[in-house]
Amino acid sequence: MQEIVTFDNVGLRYGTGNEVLSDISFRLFPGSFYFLTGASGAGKTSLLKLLYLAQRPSRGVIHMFDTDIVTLTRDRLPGFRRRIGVVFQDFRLVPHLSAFDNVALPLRVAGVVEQDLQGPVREMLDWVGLDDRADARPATLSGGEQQRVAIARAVIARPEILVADEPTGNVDPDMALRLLKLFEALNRLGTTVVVATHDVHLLSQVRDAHMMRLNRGALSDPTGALRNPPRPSDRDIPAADPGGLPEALQ
Ligand SMILES: Nc1ncnc2c1ncn2[C@@H]1O[C@H](COP(=O)(O)OP(=O)(O)OP(=O)(O)O)[C@@H](O)[C@H]1O
Repeated sequence: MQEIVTFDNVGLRYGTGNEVLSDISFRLFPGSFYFLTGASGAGKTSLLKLLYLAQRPSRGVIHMFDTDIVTLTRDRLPGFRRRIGVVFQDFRLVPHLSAFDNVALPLRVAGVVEQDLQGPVREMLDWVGLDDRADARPATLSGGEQQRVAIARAVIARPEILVADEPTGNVDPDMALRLLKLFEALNRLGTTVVVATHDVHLLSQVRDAHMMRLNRGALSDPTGALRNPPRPSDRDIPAADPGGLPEALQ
């Protein structure tokens, strides 16, 4: 199976500080689901930043979509970023746009015409329990509501890679499971999903998810999935009942 992301001996330091990530090597395979765990300060957000191309490594080689990311010219970055959905730890919603318009953003960027995006956006907002908050600006939403808008925005255009940083940190356990279902639905459609989380309960909820663990900037691979890529048959999960999922993810 051809990997979608490859890290070889990657290191990251901020400015002139010590390396916060050292000798990071792994492969991510299309359509696989990864959890990234580790103590606070271990480097999870930093690793995700490399994955969603917000940081360049200080050393090492990163390939993504068959391209050497380290030498990618700036003008090609936006095109690559559009293929990656991101749920930021601090949400990063566009403050002057409504919840509806934040969720619609990736579809508009992809050129979907207005009449075609109304239905999917409404349905996605409904699914994350925000149908009655579609017109609200982010500043008037709670932390958990903003997080749900951020997740709806990240998944709606079916990115090739989804990167989510503590995506259930602000919601109750029932909503966390519901949001995880969105990630699984997207994953079943072929998206490679990487979720950083402290929530040990979540880890047991996704069958065939692989663990990446960071300890003070070094990566370990408790399930062995990074060394021994999952075979296609490992992903031979009976299709979950798509009923109830937003149509954009069926
Ligand atoms: N912009 C920055 N400049 C300098 N140091 C940074 C920067 N961002 C993170 N660090 C440092 O890098 C290390 C890893 O931080 P990172 O945010 O990646 O950890 P984390 O595992 O995501 O933590 P948490 O679970 O608390 O979010 C920490 O020591 C942190 O202080």
